[in-house]
Amino acid sequence: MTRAQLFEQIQKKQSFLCVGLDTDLNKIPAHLLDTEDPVFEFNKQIIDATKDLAVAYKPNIAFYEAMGAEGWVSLEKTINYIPKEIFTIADAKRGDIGNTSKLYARAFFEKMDFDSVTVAPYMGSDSVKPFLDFKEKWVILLGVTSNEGGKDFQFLQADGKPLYQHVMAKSKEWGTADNMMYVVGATRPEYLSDIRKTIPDHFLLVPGVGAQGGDLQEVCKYGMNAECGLLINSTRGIIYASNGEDFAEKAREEAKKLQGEMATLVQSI
Ligand SMILES: O=c1ccn([C@@H]2O[C@H](COP(=O)(O)O)[C@@H](O)[C@H]2O)c(=O)[nH]1
Repeated sequence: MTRAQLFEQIQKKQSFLCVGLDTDLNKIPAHLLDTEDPVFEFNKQIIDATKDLAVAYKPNIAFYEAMGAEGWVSLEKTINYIPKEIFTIADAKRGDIGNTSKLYARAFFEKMDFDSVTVAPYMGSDSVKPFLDFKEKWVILLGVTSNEGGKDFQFLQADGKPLYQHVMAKSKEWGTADNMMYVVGATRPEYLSDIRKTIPDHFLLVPGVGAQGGDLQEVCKYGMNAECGLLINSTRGIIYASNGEDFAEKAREEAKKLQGEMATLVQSI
């Protein structure tokens, strides 16, 4: 998917919501456990209930890998079920020496037709570039993460700048704002002004709204750009809003609340 197509979806749906699909057999409603593929059945109903409100879906690959071969089947069915105009993110946090990264990229971009994959920047340019060789596919590089431990390394000062700034300034040379995005946690909105000085045009994938307590308005105040520039993710706050038979309906209600706030923000661009 191109950046123009993504922005078109944002304008059409008045939304920059990314729904996380971290589907856990221990958390999904009991009545689904008797179905042939409970994970896919859950995802299918969540997608049906939110696809007019979301511009992106983000399965976290850990939840599928942990189930072994069965999990990969559920993931593949899920990715094939998501309407093609909706941006898809394999939240896999991959990256390795070049020839290995190339195979990670093939797994997510060719075997499964994801639009993007999250990549850890720690191994540097040759670990990231193989993902950038795929046309109309995206790398989403970890920038400032939402977790507490993110500060162990990401804010260490070197040459008068925090490490995450070095990562962004250097890595943006490897691709363009048409094939790279960055993860910036909603729990750290205070860094967004500085981040926008380094990467004014790139889209940011922002997890941490909802269960982690991040604030949508704060993120948008400092993080939006002329093409919106944000994909705001909420996972548990939406998909586990209820674990009863009404789970899809409740998920829709939560997604609708966020989309309603986003509509006002999109109109202000
Ligand atoms: O910095 C990061 C990077 C990735 N994540 C992932 O996003 C979702 C957040 O889920 P919630 O339930 O909305 O908290 C999850 O898959 C994380 O692994 C992140 O939270 N922070």
